[in-house]
Amino acid sequence: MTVNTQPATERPDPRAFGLPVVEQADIPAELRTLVGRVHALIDTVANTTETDPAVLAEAAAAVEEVTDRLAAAPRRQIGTMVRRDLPDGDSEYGTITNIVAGDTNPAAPPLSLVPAAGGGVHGEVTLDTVYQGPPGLVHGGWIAALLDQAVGTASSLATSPGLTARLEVNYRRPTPLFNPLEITAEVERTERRKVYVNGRIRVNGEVTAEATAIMVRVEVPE
Ligand SMILES: CCCCC/C=C\C/C=C/C/C=C\C/C=C\CCCC(=O)SCCNC(=O)CCNC(=O)[C@H](O)C(C)(C)COP(=O)(O)OP(=O)(O)OC[C@H]1O[C@@H](n2cnc3c(N)ncnc32)[C@H](O)[C@@H]1OP(=O)(O)O
Repeated sequence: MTVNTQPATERPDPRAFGLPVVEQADIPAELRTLVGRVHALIDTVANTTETDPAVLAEAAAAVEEVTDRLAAAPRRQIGTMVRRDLPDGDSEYGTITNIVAGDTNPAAPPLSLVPAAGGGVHGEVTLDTVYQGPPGLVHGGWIAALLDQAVGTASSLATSPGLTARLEVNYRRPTPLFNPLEITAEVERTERRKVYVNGRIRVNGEVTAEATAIMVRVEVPE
């Protein structure tokens, strides 16, 4: 069983790395709605069979206009972190534009990883064709990305944040689009700054991919 050995208050504060922190609760609901609509736009553009040049040119101009309007506000600092409360009373930090689970990234799937009752973390996500590799299947690189995020989060919550030093993925069965993917990960053991973590993706209870990883915990600057 994974025990949360380091309470959030003892984990490094990203501000110690010079990174700004945004409270998840302070992200405007309208920004969340915008993120969802832009994801739907990506999916729609990727799949449209529209060929009328006038319709396509008009759509491109409309997107450009909205982009310019939003670009009038300053961009977030690279490395901006979001702090979120977890259901067990703990809290965690993540990069706000994280490609796998970032709150404000329209390219990220709607993945939320939370502590699991028996230890480790779990989450569920259903992927659309934005993440397609082989026909109807999730791209293998994305499967690795989901597992990387899961082992990283499990390691961070059980110890403290780290970088992935090693990630080995076994692809057991094809992982389908448009099916709920159950993602779990838990720490196996720690050795100094190394954290050995296992993770897996299940579809209808069957493991489609599994990972073993070594996370190396980052050291807080003096
Ligand atoms: C920058 C972070 C800011 C933190 C802000 C604060 C809070 C933020 C919290 C948020 C994060 C929470 C959750 C994140 C969830 C998911 C994120 C996904 C994770 C990623 O997407 S991450 C990107 C890909 N990742 C990299 O970009 C790493 C590139 N790499 C390096 O940056 C270095 O390579 C590093 C740091 C790995 C080690 O470098 P180093 O100099 O710090 O440490 P050193 O070399 O001394 O190794 C110490 C011990 O690890 C062993 N070791 C090292 N490498 C190994 C390997 N490959 N295989 C087996 N063992 C290895 C040594 O053998 C020694 O072991 P021993 O103790 O036995 O001697």
